[in-house]
Amino acid sequence: MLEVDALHARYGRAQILNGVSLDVGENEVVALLGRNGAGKSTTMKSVMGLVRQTDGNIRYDGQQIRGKPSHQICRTGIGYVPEERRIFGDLTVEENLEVGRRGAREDAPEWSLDHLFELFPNLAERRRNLGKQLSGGEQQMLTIARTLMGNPKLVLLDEPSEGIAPVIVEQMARVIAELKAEGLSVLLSEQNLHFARLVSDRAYIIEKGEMRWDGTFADLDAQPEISNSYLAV
Ligand SMILES: Nc1ncnc2c1ncn2[C@@H]1O[C@H](COP(=O)(O)OP(=O)(O)OP(=O)(O)O)[C@@H](O)[C@H]1O
Repeated sequence: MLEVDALHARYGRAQILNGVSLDVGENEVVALLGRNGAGKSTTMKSVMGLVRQTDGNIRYDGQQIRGKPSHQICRTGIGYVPEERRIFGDLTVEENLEVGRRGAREDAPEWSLDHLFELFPNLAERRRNLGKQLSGGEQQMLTIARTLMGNPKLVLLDEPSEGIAPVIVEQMARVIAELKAEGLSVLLSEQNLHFARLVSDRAYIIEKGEMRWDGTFADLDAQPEISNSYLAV
Protein backbone atom coordinates (compact mmCIF):
# COMPACT_ATOMS: atom_id res chain seq x y z
CA MET A 1 0.00 0.00 0.00
CA LEU A 2 3.00 2.30 0.61
CA GLU A 3 5.75 2.09 -2.02
CA VAL A 4 8.83 4.24 -1.67
CA ASP A 5 11.11 4.01 -4.66
CA ALA A 6 14.59 5.56 -5.05
CA LEU A 7 13.83 8.36 -2.61
CA HIS A 8 16.41 11.12 -2.41
CA ALA A 9 16.04 13.92 0.12
CA ARG A 10 18.08 16.83 1.33
CA TYR A 11 17.95 19.58 3.90
CA GLY A 12 19.24 22.64 2.08
CA ARG A 13 22.51 21.53 0.56
CA ALA A 14 22.94 18.47 2.79
CA GLN A 15 22.03 15.31 0.90
CA ILE A 16 20.53 12.94 3.49
CA LEU A 17 18.74 10.15 1.58
CA ASN A 18 20.42 8.60 -1.45
CA GLY A 19 17.90 6.27 -3.01
CA VAL A 20 15.77 4.72 -0.30
CA SER A 21 13.25 2.09 -1.40
CA LEU A 22 10.82 0.23 0.80
CA ASP A 23 7.28 -0.98 0.80
CA VAL A 24 4.63 -1.68 3.38
CA GLY A 25 1.86 -4.08 2.44
CA GLU A 26 -1.75 -4.26 3.54
CA ASN A 27 -1.98 -5.12 7.26
CA GLU A 28 1.79 -5.45 7.67
CA VAL A 29 3.98 -4.14 10.49
CA VAL A 30 7.37 -3.18 9.04
CA ALA A 31 10.39 -1.92 10.98
CA LEU A 32 12.88 0.60 9.64
CA LEU A 33 16.05 -0.03 11.61
CA GLY A 34 19.23 1.98 11.78
CA ARG A 35 21.57 3.83 14.07
CA ASN A 36 21.22 7.42 15.21
CA GLY A 37 21.31 9.73 12.22
CA ALA A 38 20.91 6.93 9.63
CA GLY A 39 17.93 8.66 7.98
CA LYS A 40 14.91 6.96 9.53
CA SER A 41 13.10 10.15 10.58
CA THR A 42 13.96 11.84 7.29
CA THR A 43 12.39 8.92 5.41
CA MET A 44 9.17 9.27 7.41
CA LYS A 45 9.11 13.06 7.11
CA SER A 46 9.61 12.74 3.36
CA VAL A 47 6.63 10.38 3.09
CA MET A 48 4.57 12.95 5.01
CA GLY A 49 5.68 15.81 2.76
CA LEU A 50 7.54 17.50 5.63
CA VAL A 51 10.84 17.41 3.75
CA ARG A 52 10.15 19.26 0.53
CA GLN A 53 13.36 18.66 -1.37
CA THR A 54 12.81 15.10 -2.50
CA ASP A 55 13.23 12.98 -5.60
CA GLY A 56 11.99 9.51 -6.47
CA ASN A 57 8.52 8.08 -6.10
CA ILE A 58 6.29 7.73 -3.08
CA ARG A 59 3.04 5.95 -3.87
CA TYR A 60 0.19 5.27 -1.52
CA ASP A 61 -2.58 2.99 -2.76
CA GLY A 62 -1.07 3.37 -6.23
CA GLN A 63 -1.26 7.21 -6.18
CA GLN A 64 1.85 9.37 -6.33
CA ILE A 65 1.97 11.42 -3.11
CA ARG A 66 5.46 12.89 -3.39
CA GLY A 67 5.23 16.64 -3.74
CA LYS A 68 1.76 16.87 -2.21
CA PRO A 69 1.25 19.07 0.83
CA SER A 70 1.22 17.30 4.19
CA HIS A 71 -2.44 17.93 4.96
CA GLN A 72 -3.41 16.20 1.71
CA ILE A 73 -1.14 13.26 2.49
CA CYS A 74 -2.81 12.90 5.92
CA ARG A 75 -6.19 12.88 4.19
CA THR A 76 -5.22 9.92 2.04
CA GLY A 77 -5.22 7.85 5.26
CA ILE A 78 -1.63 8.03 6.56
CA GLY A 79 -1.20 8.92 10.23
CA TYR A 80 2.17 10.13 11.49
CA VAL A 81 3.50 10.04 15.05
CA PRO A 82 6.74 12.05 15.18
CA GLU A 83 9.59 11.30 17.54
CA GLU A 84 8.98 14.39 19.62
CA ARG A 85 5.67 14.15 21.42
CA ARG A 86 3.41 16.89 20.28
CA ILE A 87 0.64 17.02 22.82
CA PHE A 88 -1.13 20.09 24.13
CA GLY A 89 0.02 20.45 27.74
CA ASP A 90 -2.80 22.75 28.78
CA LEU A 91 -5.59 20.60 27.34
CA THR A 92 -6.95 17.49 29.05
CA VAL A 93 -6.34 14.02 27.66
CA GLU A 94 -9.89 13.97 26.26
CA GLU A 95 -9.48 17.41 24.68
CA ASN A 96 -6.18 16.37 23.12
CA LEU A 97 -7.98 13.43 21.53
CA GLU A 98 -10.83 15.61 20.25
CA VAL A 99 -8.27 17.82 18.48
CA GLY A 100 -7.27 14.78 16.40
CA ARG A 101 -10.80 13.78 15.40
CA ARG A 102 -11.40 13.49 11.64
CA GLY A 103 -14.20 12.04 9.57
CA ALA A 104 -14.66 8.30 9.12
CA ARG A 105 -13.00 6.55 6.18
CA GLU A 106 -14.50 3.66 4.28
CA ASP A 107 -11.27 1.67 4.18
CA ALA A 108 -10.15 2.09 7.82
CA PRO A 109 -11.59 1.40 11.27
CA GLU A 110 -13.29 4.34 12.98
CA TRP A 111 -12.02 5.03 16.49
CA SER A 112 -14.32 6.29 19.24
CA LEU A 113 -13.04 7.65 22.56
CA ASP A 114 -14.36 4.53 24.32
CA HIS A 115 -12.54 2.23 21.92
CA LEU A 116 -9.31 4.20 22.36
CA PHE A 117 -9.64 4.13 26.14
CA GLU A 118 -9.95 0.34 25.97
CA LEU A 119 -6.70 0.24 24.04
CA PHE A 120 -5.00 2.78 26.33
CA PRO A 121 -6.29 2.07 29.87
CA ASN A 122 -3.73 4.49 31.40
CA LEU A 123 -5.19 7.32 29.38
CA ALA A 124 -8.71 6.30 30.43
CA GLU A 125 -7.74 6.75 34.07
CA ARG A 126 -6.26 10.14 33.31
CA ARG A 127 -8.82 11.39 30.83
CA ARG A 128 -9.45 14.60 32.79
CA ASN A 129 -5.78 15.28 33.55
CA LEU A 130 -3.87 17.92 31.63
CA GLY A 131 -1.40 16.74 29.02
CA LYS A 132 1.50 18.25 30.94
CA GLN A 133 0.64 16.14 34.00
CA LEU A 134 1.31 12.89 32.11
CA SER A 135 4.56 10.93 32.18
CA GLY A 136 6.69 10.77 29.02
CA GLY A 137 5.36 7.31 28.19
CA GLU A 138 1.76 8.43 28.66
CA GLN A 139 2.38 11.42 26.42
CA GLN A 140 3.75 9.06 23.79
CA MET A 141 0.58 6.95 24.08
CA LEU A 142 -1.55 10.08 23.85
CA THR A 143 0.21 11.14 20.64
CA ILE A 144 -0.54 7.73 19.12
CA ALA A 145 -4.15 7.78 20.34
CA ARG A 146 -4.67 11.26 18.90
CA THR A 147 -3.32 10.11 15.54
CA LEU A 148 -5.78 7.20 15.59
CA MET A 149 -8.62 9.73 16.04
CA GLY A 150 -7.86 10.65 12.40
CA ASN A 151 -8.90 7.08 11.40
CA PRO A 152 -5.72 6.28 9.43
CA LYS A 153 -5.17 3.10 7.43
CA LEU A 154 -1.37 3.26 7.70
CA VAL A 155 0.47 4.63 10.74
CA LEU A 156 4.08 5.83 10.70
CA LEU A 157 5.59 5.60 14.20
CA ASP A 158 8.94 7.31 14.67
CA GLU A 159 10.88 5.50 17.43
CA PRO A 160 7.87 4.58 19.58
CA SER A 161 9.93 2.86 22.28
CA GLU A 162 12.47 5.65 22.72
CA GLY A 163 12.86 7.12 26.19
CA ILE A 164 9.98 5.29 27.83
CA ALA A 165 9.99 2.98 30.85
CA PRO A 166 10.19 -0.81 30.22
CA VAL A 167 6.66 -1.39 31.49
CA ILE A 168 5.34 1.18 29.00
CA VAL A 169 7.41 -0.42 26.23
CA GLU A 170 5.42 -3.63 26.84
CA GLN A 171 2.17 -1.70 26.57
CA MET A 172 3.42 -0.10 23.37
CA ALA A 173 4.07 -3.55 21.90
CA ARG A 174 0.52 -4.57 22.83
CA VAL A 175 -0.88 -1.44 21.19
CA ILE A 176 0.96 -2.14 17.93
CA ALA A 177 -0.30 -5.75 17.93
CA GLU A 178 -3.80 -4.40 18.42
CA LEU A 179 -3.45 -1.96 15.50
CA LYS A 180 -2.51 -4.89 13.29
CA ALA A 181 -5.45 -6.90 14.62
CA GLU A 182 -7.72 -3.96 13.67
CA GLY A 183 -6.44 -4.22 10.10
CA LEU A 184 -4.04 -1.26 10.08
CA SER A 185 -0.55 -1.24 8.56
CA VAL A 186 2.37 0.20 10.51
CA LEU A 187 5.82 1.45 9.54
CA LEU A 188 7.93 2.03 12.64
CA SER A 189 11.45 3.31 12.96
CA GLU A 190 13.56 1.78 15.70
CA GLN A 191 17.03 1.51 17.12
CA ASN A 192 15.78 -1.07 19.60
CA LEU A 193 16.08 -4.40 17.81
CA HIS A 194 14.43 -6.27 20.67
CA PHE A 195 11.30 -4.13 20.47
CA ALA A 196 11.20 -4.16 16.67
CA ARG A 197 11.38 -7.94 16.69
CA LEU A 198 8.50 -8.19 19.14
CA VAL A 199 6.10 -6.22 17.01
CA SER A 200 7.17 -6.36 13.34
CA ASP A 201 6.66 -8.82 10.50
CA ARG A 202 9.92 -7.87 8.76
CA ALA A 203 12.54 -5.16 8.64
CA TYR A 204 14.67 -2.83 6.56
CA ILE A 205 18.06 -1.52 7.63
CA ILE A 206 19.14 1.96 6.61
CA GLU A 207 22.58 3.47 7.00
CA LYS A 208 23.88 6.84 5.80
CA GLY A 209 20.70 7.42 3.84
CA GLU A 210 20.90 4.15 1.92
CA MET A 211 19.01 0.92 2.33
CA ARG A 212 21.50 -1.82 3.23
CA TRP A 213 19.35 -4.86 3.93
CA ASP A 214 15.80 -6.16 4.20
CA GLY A 215 14.25 -9.39 5.33
CA THR A 216 12.64 -11.19 8.24
CA PHE A 217 14.04 -11.35 11.77
CA ALA A 218 14.85 -15.03 11.19
CA ASP A 219 16.98 -13.92 8.21
CA LEU A 220 18.63 -11.31 10.40
CA ASP A 221 19.44 -13.86 13.10
CA ALA A 222 21.10 -16.05 10.49
CA GLN A 223 23.40 -13.14 9.50
CA PRO A 224 24.79 -11.68 12.73
CA GLU A 225 27.34 -9.66 10.76
CA ILE A 226 24.48 -7.52 9.42
CA SER A 227 23.32 -6.38 12.86
CA ASN A 228 26.93 -5.92 13.93
CA SER A 229 27.65 -3.68 10.97
CA TYR A 230 24.53 -1.55 10.83
CA LEU A 231 22.80 -1.61 14.20
CA ALA A 232 23.72 -0.44 17.67
CA VAL A 233 24.21 -3.38 19.96
N1 LIG B 1 16.56 19.78 9.79
C1 LIG B 1 17.75 19.25 9.46
N2 LIG B 1 18.68 19.99 8.82
C2 LIG B 1 19.89 19.46 8.44
N3 LIG B 1 20.25 18.18 8.70
C3 LIG B 1 19.36 17.41 9.34
C4 LIG B 1 18.08 17.89 9.76
N4 LIG B 1 17.42 16.87 10.36
C5 LIG B 1 18.27 15.82 10.33
N5 LIG B 1 19.41 16.12 9.73
C6 LIG B 1 20.55 15.20 9.49
O1 LIG B 1 20.09 14.16 8.66
C7 LIG B 1 20.69 12.91 9.02
C8 LIG B 1 19.61 11.89 9.23
O2 LIG B 1 18.81 12.26 10.34
P1 LIG B 1 17.50 11.48 10.78
O3 LIG B 1 16.86 12.27 11.87
O4 LIG B 1 16.70 11.15 9.59
O5 LIG B 1 18.12 10.15 11.37
P2 LIG B 1 17.44 9.01 12.21
O6 LIG B 1 17.88 7.73 11.59
O7 LIG B 1 16.00 9.23 12.35
O8 LIG B 1 18.15 9.13 13.61
P3 LIG B 1 17.57 9.66 14.99
O9 LIG B 1 17.29 8.45 15.74
O10 LIG B 1 18.73 10.43 15.54
O11 LIG B 1 16.39 10.51 14.70
C9 LIG B 1 21.55 13.20 10.24
O12 LIG B 1 22.88 13.33 9.81
C10 LIG B 1 21.03 14.52 10.75
O13 LIG B 1 22.05 15.25 11.37
